[in-house]
Amino acid sequence: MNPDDLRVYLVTQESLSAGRTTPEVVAAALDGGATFVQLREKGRPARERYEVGLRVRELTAEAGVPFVVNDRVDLALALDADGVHLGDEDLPVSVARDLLGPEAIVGRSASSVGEARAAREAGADYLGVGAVFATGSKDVAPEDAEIGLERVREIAEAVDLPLVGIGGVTAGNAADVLAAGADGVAVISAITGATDVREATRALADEAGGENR
Ligand SMILES: Cc1ncc(COP(=O)(O)OP(=O)(O)O)c(N)n1
Ligand SMILES: Cc1ncsc1CCOP(=O)(O)O
Ligand SMILES: [Mg+2]
Repeated sequence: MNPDDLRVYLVTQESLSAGRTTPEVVAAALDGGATFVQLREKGRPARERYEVGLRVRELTAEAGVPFVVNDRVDLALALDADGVHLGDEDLPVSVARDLLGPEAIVGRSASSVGEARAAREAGADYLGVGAVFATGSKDVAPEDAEIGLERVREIAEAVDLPLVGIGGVTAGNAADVLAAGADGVAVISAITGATDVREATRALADEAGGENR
């Protein structure tokens, strides 16, 4: 995959979108320069994720932006998504790869060098590293909470895979995440909860613009 695609990575969550629908948020974020979209929608029934995902698939295809589904390989297949993002509680990377094929994008969460190395060996295409900073958007296990920029740097130096930093990322700290070696920033609330989604995405894109790398 092209690491530049990871620069401004939107993770959707309608319950954190200030009354807007996920397709509304995705459309505005793409307009503001989002370069990658993950359908997360934790807690919603599969049927709802599928219905929302159909529209997100259309929007991302029109924009030429990669689209992956969180957790669920079946939904990724049903939506003709570009891939899937997997964590400790999800299917193993190797199984997802077998099901989705060699061209699919398979992302894997990692919060340590050991996890990152294992993900690479299993065939992951990129890493979601975090939670870098404190986040209110996910209950994170204590060992995965606020891992900090130094851990991002260690992982970036140790493992030859593209990576995004996730967890508490805002326009105010995105440049620091890139300076630590990340290829991009993955964001829920700084985009979904913003008053102006397009402007918030644009601000993140400005900060993640590459001049720090
Ligand atoms: C880009 C990215 N990185 C990490 C995660 C977290 O995945 P996971 O650990 O499986 O937790 P859930 O998001 O499923 O609650 C992610 N979704 N995206
Ligand atoms: C899904 C996920 N994985 C690690 S932190 C996190 C939540 C990120 O949300 P926010 O950008 O609002 O902190
Ligand atoms: Mg998961």
